[in-house]
Amino acid sequence: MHSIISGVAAVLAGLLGLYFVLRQLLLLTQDAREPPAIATTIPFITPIIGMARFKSKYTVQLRDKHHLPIYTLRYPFQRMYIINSPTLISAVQRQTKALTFQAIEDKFSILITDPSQHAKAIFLKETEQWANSAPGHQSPSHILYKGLTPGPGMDSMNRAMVNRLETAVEGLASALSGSGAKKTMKLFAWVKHEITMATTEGVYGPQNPYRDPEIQDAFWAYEAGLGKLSLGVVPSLLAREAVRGREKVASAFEEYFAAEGTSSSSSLTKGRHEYYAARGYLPRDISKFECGNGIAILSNTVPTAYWMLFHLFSNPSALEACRAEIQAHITTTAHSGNGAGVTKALDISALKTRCPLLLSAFKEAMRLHAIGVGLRMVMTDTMLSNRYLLRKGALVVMPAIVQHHDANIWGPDVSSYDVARFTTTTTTSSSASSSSSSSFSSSSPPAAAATSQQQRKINPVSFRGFGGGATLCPGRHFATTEVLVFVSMLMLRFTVEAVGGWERPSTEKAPMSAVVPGPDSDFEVVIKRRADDEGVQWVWSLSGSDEGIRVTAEDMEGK
Ligand code: HEM
Repeated sequence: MHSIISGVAAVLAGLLGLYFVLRQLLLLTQDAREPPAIATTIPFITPIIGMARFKSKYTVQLRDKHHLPIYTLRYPFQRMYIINSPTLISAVQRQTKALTFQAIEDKFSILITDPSQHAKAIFLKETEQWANSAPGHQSPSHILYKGLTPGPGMDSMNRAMVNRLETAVEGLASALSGSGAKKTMKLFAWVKHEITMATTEGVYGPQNPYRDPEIQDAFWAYEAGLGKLSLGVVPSLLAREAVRGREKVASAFEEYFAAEGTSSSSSLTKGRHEYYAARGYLPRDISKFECGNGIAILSNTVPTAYWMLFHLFSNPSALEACRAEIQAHITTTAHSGNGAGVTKALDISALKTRCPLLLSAFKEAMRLHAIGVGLRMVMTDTMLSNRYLLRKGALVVMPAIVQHHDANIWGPDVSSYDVARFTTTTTTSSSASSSSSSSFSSSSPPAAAATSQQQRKINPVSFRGFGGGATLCPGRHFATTEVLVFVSMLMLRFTVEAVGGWERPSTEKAPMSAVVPGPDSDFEVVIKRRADDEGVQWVWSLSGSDEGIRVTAEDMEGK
């Protein structure tokens, strides 16, 4: 008995000693000019437990507990600066060389695409050259995606994407002709298939490898294993399905490039292929990178389309208001004689620029569901806003969930879907001093901070659906057009009812790396054609889309 007690006492004394050593280590290595270190109850361990237990919600909890504009989380051998203040986010976004995403992106890309040593060497040389180039020089990822800038290239990519959506919706309408016709299907699975097809038709053209259902399945198996792949620990064992999926998709792309699929593809795919070929990458590596590109083009577009549909079809008044707004832009022509009926024509440009409620419905779905963490690596010791020391090697984290779920920004109804939210808010300049770090306001109760919807001024940086700064999503115009067109086609032509009622699925199973987590489970819906759609011929045109859609702070400021 005595020996047990002294054994326990020795263990406790050891733990206490370890605690004091770790605490001293933390205090001695934390510069007073750095953002304050929090969650230090068990030094270096508490943040690991917090993130593992609460995932992305952990940063919301820490914001509400400590009310800091920026703070440090200390992990073993890694420090993270988490930013709550929109003004400090703007300051980070201005530091494109000292605080960069490229280094993180390269590591992640290598882990998930597994290129050859030859490719890795070129890859890292490109990044190094960019890091040493003059400010304003485009990063490799920007050059790779320049085909996404609004203009003629994007227009034809949009057209191919819209054609495919039209074919899918027309097929559904024909199958649902006649009174009482209905179709029951799983909502998420269906959205996933249609958005995968429309996106990849736009990006890859008529030789699109994703036309093969096996390639679609292989890609989604790969995507589901990204978390395991990014650990880099024996992926052939721990992420077997993902590796198998990647190899299959890469082989399909090898055939695609060999058959000159780029001769009829989007300028995005042509440009990417030319970029890689000019730098001496091998065909297998280029094909693996193209598989990885599926993550950028599909992983967030699918859940975003799903959530917008979910919120509109589960909310009859929001649905009716959006439908009415679109209907005001439709031209109806009646026919007589044999082909009696009507033609309805809609210029898709109207959806992008003249339907503020529809755009608000889209952004509100993203506000509620996008939780991506904007990441930067600190390349050199940097003073942020002349106030906070950010140390070389640390990570800067700007969690969208913190901005999107702050009642002080959006008001007390922050957790609800308000279809008109983005029509009734005005925006301040993205670097407005009214929300400077010193006046960061998460300590004031929501009711006090909230003004009426009409008066609330939002710093546009607080909408993080597409990230911001140097890593602002270059695919946002394409993705926004696609989701708006898809949802509009469905709203105008069908009714959708959830079997068993509209109950919002949880998203707990999504990995922390998800920008827009999809639902944990799928459910069935019943689709019927609207009575006023019988006999209607639809014409979807796309005129003058040179102009992008004003979705993010940068779009509003014309950057
Ligand atoms: C609704 C759909 C989409 C959402 C929510 C979304 C979201 C985002 C976000 C949040 C980022 C910033 C990541 C960061 O800063 O850490 C990003 C980056 C990026 N997105 Fe998207 N995206 C979508 C669709 C697309 C599409 C369709 C494409 C391509 C056709 C695309 C291509 C990219 C690329 C290449 C980057 C990296 C930019 C860089 O590193 O400089 N995205 N996206």
